[in-house]
Amino acid sequence: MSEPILDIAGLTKVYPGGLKALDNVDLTIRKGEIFALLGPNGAGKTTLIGAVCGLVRPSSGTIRAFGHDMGREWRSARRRIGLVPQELATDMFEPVMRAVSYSRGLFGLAPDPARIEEILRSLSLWDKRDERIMALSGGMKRRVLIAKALAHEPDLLFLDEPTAGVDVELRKGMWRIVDEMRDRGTTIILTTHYIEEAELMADRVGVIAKGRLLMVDEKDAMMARLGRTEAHITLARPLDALPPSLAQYPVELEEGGTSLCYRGGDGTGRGKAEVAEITKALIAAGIDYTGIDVRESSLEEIFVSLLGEEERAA
Ligand SMILES: Nc1ncnc2c1ncn2[C@@H]1O[C@H](COP(=O)(O)OP(=O)(O)OP(=O)(O)O)[C@@H](O)[C@H]1O
Repeated sequence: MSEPILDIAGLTKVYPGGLKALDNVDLTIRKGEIFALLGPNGAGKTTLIGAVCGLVRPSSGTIRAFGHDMGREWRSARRRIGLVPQELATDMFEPVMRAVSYSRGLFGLAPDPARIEEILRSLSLWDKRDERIMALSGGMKRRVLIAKALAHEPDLLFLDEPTAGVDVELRKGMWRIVDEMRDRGTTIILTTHYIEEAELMADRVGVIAKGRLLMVDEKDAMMARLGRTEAHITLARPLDALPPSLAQYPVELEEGGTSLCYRGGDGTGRGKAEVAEITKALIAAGIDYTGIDVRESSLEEIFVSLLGEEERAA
């Protein structure tokens, strides 16, 4: 999992008109990983993908993919990259099989009907192979986009919001497909608004806002570093002050002394263990309680707080 297959350095994109969509982005992607790029609308995710796929010309910086400089040796690297865009742009009148076969041909690969069949079957599109794309449901159209991107057997696959606007069932189906691709060794970079998606699938997560990559980290490390535990212990009788035995914990009395609130931990389970110690200390101090509500913060809360910090710093 350590060999870099994509190396982006100092990547900046200023669109005509002056909008800086990417601001000095450095990012290295390792072989075989699933990398989730999280960011709000307009953060620069699609621009970043476009730059790597040769659709957007960078203003400055370098992109090396599979050891090739994308500025000078674009073609050699591009054939190893697949892109699933957000929208289906063309091919609406084409039957599924022909559109997918054509995508393979675009990259100069010899026809391989058996491989195309395998791809269509894995995406449950085989029965639809002779239907025109326009006649398919939205979710199936999206799967056709994936089939087209897989047709030339890429080693690096970009999924630009693969599950935007699809129902829960299809979203789960998409996650399965991504899992299968991972098992086959495909490196995947996905952009998403669904943080649950990143939490479920990604090995590493990057957070981008206003063209700047704010943070890149292993998902688990990010959650451990920024995650928090929040617990509310409902007391049987209100307290005026905290017992001294709780002074060492990050706790406060709230709601008129009827609720003891703990905010601490580090996303690794330490918070839960401390909450357990606190309940023992309460019992030892003769303080009765009637309920406990413990929650670990999600990647979503971490993401929102990161963006909030960025806003305040701006
Ligand atoms: N061709 C273009 N010309 C000028 N500005 C553009 C162009 N394409 C994108 N932008 C601007 O660049 C910024 C980044 O856009 P981009 O599409 O990369 O964001 P994104 O993170 O993919 O957003 P979303 O989540 O909404 O898809 C936005 O402010 C957008 O308006």
